Amino acid sequence: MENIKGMINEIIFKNEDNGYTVATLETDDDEITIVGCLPTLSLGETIKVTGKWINHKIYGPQFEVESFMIDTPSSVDGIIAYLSSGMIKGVGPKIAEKIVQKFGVDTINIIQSNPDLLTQIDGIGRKKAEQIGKSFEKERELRNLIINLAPYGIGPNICFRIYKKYKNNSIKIVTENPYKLAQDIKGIGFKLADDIAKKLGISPYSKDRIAQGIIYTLKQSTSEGHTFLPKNILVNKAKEILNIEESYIKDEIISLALDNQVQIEKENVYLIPYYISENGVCKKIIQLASYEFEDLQIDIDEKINEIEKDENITLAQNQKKAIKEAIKNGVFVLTGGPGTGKTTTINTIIRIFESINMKVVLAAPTGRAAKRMSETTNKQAKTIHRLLEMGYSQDDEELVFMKNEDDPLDADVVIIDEVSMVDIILMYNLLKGIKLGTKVILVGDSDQLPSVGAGNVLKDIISSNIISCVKLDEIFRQSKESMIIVNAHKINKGESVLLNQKNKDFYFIQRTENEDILNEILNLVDKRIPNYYKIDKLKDIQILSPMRKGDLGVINLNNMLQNILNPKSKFKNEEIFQNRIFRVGDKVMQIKNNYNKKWETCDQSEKGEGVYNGDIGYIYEIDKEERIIYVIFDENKIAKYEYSELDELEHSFCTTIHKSQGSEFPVVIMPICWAPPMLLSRNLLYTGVTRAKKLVVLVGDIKYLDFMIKNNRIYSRYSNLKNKLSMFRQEGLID
Ligand SMILES: Nc1ncnc2c1ncn2[C@@H]1O[C@H](COP(=O)(O)OP(=O)(O)OP(=O)(O)O)[C@@H](O)[C@H]1O
Repeated sequence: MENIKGMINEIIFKNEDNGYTVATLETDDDEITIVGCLPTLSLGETIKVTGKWINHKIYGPQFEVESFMIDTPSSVDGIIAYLSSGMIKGVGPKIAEKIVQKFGVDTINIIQSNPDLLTQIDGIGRKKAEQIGKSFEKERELRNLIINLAPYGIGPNICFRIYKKYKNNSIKIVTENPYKLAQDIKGIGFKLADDIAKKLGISPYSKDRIAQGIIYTLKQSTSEGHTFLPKNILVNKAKEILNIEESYIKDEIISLALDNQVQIEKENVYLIPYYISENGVCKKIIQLASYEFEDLQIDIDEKINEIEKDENITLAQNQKKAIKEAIKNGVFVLTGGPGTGKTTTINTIIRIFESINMKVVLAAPTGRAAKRMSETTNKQAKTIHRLLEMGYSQDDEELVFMKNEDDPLDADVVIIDEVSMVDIILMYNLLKGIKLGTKVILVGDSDQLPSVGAGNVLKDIISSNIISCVKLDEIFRQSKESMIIVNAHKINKGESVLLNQKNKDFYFIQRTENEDILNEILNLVDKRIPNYYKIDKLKDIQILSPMRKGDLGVINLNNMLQNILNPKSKFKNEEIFQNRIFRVGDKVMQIKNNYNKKWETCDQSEKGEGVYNGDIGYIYEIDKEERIIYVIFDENKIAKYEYSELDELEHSFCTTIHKSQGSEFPVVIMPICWAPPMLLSRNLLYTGVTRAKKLVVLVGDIKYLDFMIKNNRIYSRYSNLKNKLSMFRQEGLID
């Protein structure tokens, strides 16, 4: 293989479909013809090509390119990206742009050989010019990386991660095996790696490509909730994205299994962490449940009587049964719909355990659910992540939990709320942090949507029938007053709901056309509801939609609602990011867990870390100069978002029902209209309706409401926890 460097002088031919290009390259001492897959080339670009000379029958000697690297960027974007990446103190995007405007593609040469010239730019003194020059020398590899990867749409943030991982081998790895990035670097998925590979001319049959395509397919399926895929389904799905013959995929699955990257179990293919978690959860649950406790020496009936007297309440038979089971067993599940007395039962259980000095610890999967649990129990509840003392591995990429089998939680009883939201990986980590002899009580509503992450944990545990479980189904008097609760139960049973009863809290407004539904929703939020109920239209009303796209999907509703609830104003800064306008005052939602996002209270009296998927906040300030958006969460916690982090935020005047899980709002408004049948499901409607505390207003066509109530088809997930639990128990496969 030979390397040649030069500038593209002419593009003689380019096949837009496969990127095959014939071009002339002006080198230091010659002009040569190069051929190969070079889809991203532009005139004037300096590139380094690797390949070999061939002699074409008609055209004579040509250089056949195996791979290439852009030496200076096709546009000046790369230079701007590097200069404004924050690497050089005092140089932000504005100065970067000025430099590039002045020196164009010569910028790099000037910075390297004559940085003094930078002083011609307003805002750059001799010292800063020197600093820029020095930083160029010092971080040569990183700079090259940022500049070279910009044309592929890879920004400086990801380049930093690549550099951190591979150091001075970065460019070599990126060009030789971009698929490695998909495996090692957060933020680079298979598609992006495949794109880079294509541009570098890597064969579609490359082993790395097939392997990463299979892993990508499995990762996709875990994000759809599956813990594994049956092999034939995996092959078909991978074929769709890899576009190659099945036999290559089948062979590579075997290779991956031999290489310990996937696990094949009875024709089911797992990514290793999911396999370990599914088996781990199963084993630990059985161990915890089979633990033989010493007699607690309490008269439970007497304790219950005492509490009933104190609280002036008569617990239902099922509640009493739940209390006894929770006290007796190593693992216990309490489930039931809204208003069925789960909290009352849990509070009694806590009181009994604490009366005999047992240490009870509470947690829930999200910050909001933990906050609610603290309020209803009057006892501190943490997120599961905090409980397990989450931190980061040395390279900052992986989450690690300080509480684990080596240093388990110091607790006699661990109670977890909203378990329907806990996925298999989190459940495994939680159980690893619990020692044998600690009692585990899992509480949740198994009819709600399952966890966002993979697995069907709560449902599988309940339906395995091997763990003690009580389902509360009686709606108590106070709850019966609420049509929200009554209707939620009706929906759950597939019965028609009671609508529009006077002075109640559950309304349906019939509209058939999407446009009318939309207008009615806008009118309700803007005028009717705030005027009548005297509430804050921005904070207290939440619009929930089953879907993202379409007239009544989240994206369109957010645009419309932004115009009404937070219109453009010369007093409010705004910034456009990926076609969305972020404006001071906007209601926004964090859309992924960011455990180390720092926040500080307004008066700076308290600081902390962690903003979680589903947390809702408001844009407080936009600093255009520093390119930072400040968002205020929970009334007084302010978190800072660089513009490059804005993909973590979404407008949330309206959110999907999925994202609303674990939250509650005073008022919920939902459009009821045509959508793909998998989105018109009973448990989606049920989850949406049960988010409301004071008022539900459904707007749309009653026929779709009926359809949703009847549509009990739950889109099943591939999960083997239920079967494994039954099997492990029967076959006694515990060490
Ligand atoms: N045995 C009982 N007798 C009378 N009222 C009860 C009883 N148990 C609970 N309640 C009341 O019913 C209402 C709902 O109870 P609780 O909050 O415990 O239910 P929940 O299942 O936790 O509800 P949600 O899921 O909606 O939070 C409360 O007002 C509670 O005081």
